[in-house]
Amino acid sequence: MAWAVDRTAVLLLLACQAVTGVAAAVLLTGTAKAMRGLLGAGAVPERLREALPALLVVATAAGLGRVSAAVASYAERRLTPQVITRADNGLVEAVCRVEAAAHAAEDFADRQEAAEMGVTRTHVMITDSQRFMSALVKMVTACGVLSFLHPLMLPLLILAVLPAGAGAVMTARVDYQIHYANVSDRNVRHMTRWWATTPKFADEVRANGMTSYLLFWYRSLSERIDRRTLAAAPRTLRIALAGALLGGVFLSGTWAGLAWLAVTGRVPLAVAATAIVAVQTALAALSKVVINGAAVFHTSLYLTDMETFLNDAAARAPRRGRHEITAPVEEIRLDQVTYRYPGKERPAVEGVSLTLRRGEVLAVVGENGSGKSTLTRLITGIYLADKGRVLWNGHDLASVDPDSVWSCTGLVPQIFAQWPLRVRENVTLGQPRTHDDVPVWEAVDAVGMREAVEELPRGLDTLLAREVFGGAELSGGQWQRLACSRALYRRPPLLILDEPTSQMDARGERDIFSRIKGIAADRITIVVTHQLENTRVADRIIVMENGRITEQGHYDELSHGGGLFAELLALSKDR
Ligand SMILES: Nc1ncnc2c1ncn2[C@@H]1O[C@H](COP(=O)(O)OP(=O)(O)OP(=O)(O)O)[C@@H](O)[C@H]1O
Repeated sequence: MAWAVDRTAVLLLLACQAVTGVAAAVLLTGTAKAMRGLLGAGAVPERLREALPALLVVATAAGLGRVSAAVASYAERRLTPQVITRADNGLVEAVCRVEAAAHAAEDFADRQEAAEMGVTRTHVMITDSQRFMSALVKMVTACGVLSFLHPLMLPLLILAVLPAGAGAVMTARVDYQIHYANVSDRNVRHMTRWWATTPKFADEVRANGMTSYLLFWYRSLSERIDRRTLAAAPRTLRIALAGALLGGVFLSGTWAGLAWLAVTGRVPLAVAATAIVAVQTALAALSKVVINGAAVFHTSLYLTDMETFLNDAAARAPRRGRHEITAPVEEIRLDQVTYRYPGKERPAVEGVSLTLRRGEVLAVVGENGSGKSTLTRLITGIYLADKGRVLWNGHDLASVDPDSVWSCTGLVPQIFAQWPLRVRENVTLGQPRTHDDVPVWEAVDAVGMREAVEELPRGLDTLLAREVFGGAELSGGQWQRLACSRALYRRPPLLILDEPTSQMDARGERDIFSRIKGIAADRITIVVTHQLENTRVADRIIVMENGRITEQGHYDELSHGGGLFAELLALSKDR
């Protein structure tokens, strides 16, 4: 990722590591030379003079090491934000681009949460790998010098830090296991937090006495997460203690070995003095290699989750074909369409065949859960049919570029977004930016919102993001009108309104339906509604039961047909 975002910074970083390594090697050999001079025979000023060139080399190497460390830190700072942004954008884009059906797949949300951790950890990865690399370079040079001084020193030193290294890797594994075991609970806790604290549902939460319940769950989830984390503490303590004990024994062995070499005259005193510096340097570098290596390993576990998720998301991205749908859409035909949600036993839509032609208004009615909204998702290609085909102008949606389909649709879903944007963007979102307000006002007029918008402090420029940035707030019905105006503004060849007037007053409802009728000639219009009186505007009504179409016809036919429609109509009049 780093190579892809900023090659110069990566090369700079690598060059700095090389310079640091060379500087460390020069520093140690220079120290060895200086020691020989300083600890040799003769008067002190003489010895100093003799050691001076080596000391100057040591000072220059130290300076060079510092400068290259500073430049490396600059390169790291340049890389980090870019890599984080790339990882973060990659994840958001991957989630936005998958087939909508992927979200219904088991585990998807948990794996997404795990991948989020990978993004958060990306910045640590760069710092840790930078530190790991520089420690490694220093260690290699120090160890090289050390084994040059005496071959026995290096194996002893490695033994001294090995237990700590193994311990750090084992601890990283334990941490990751705990993290993974907590993924689901963290996800639910995150959602509970949002539901409990968002002002959007504050009325419902407070007036229905849900606060204590939500807080109880939030606390319980936190406690469960903590319990798992705390349960791992004794394990990590045992690992740390065993590491420290073994490391301590081997380290004592190293120092004892060095003392023995010096006392028995196997190495001269000057070399022993250099060896002390080299051991200290190598030990510090080795510890850093171990600590940062374990950190890199730890982070790589999370990054692997991220990578696995991104690969999975890429595999779930739509691969439908290149054919593009263009307006006008003369006909949409469903041929024996069946769709079952993952994990469900029964299909939500089963064996539906239907032909819609330009200029037609179709009303879809049926009891809750009968498959109406799922049918609209299949018609718009948000979901692809498991069996059967949905054909737009004769082209199967399974082989059509979905963006071209969605450029021809306008959808008001049952649960619509209240965008924290200006009124204007709430109408035009999804369409090219415009400075022409005439069509925006037309869409606002079409849903009877002109007066309400004109009364807002800044008209179309009023920000509707009270919770975040301030601005105005609309009523539920006004938001719904705005959602309708958004779909109408698109002037789509296929207009779908899923219970578009459920929050509107009678005038709003009448305005919308007369508008739908008024613009119906140019498009295919589908209205899903429980207000059966509204289906009078439709050229055809289909009644859905258990995912199937069980009746169809005009309002007058169905209201006297003795079927489910007539029954529901009678019930609504009987209320
Ligand atoms: N995202 C989903 N994941 C799993 N099952 C779903 C999903 N959405 C809907 N279903 C199921 O599919 C069936 C049909 O749901 P759908 O939303 O299409 O019904 P509907 O007729 O629009 O209902 P309503 O009148 O309540 O809006 C239901 O059994 C529902 O539980």
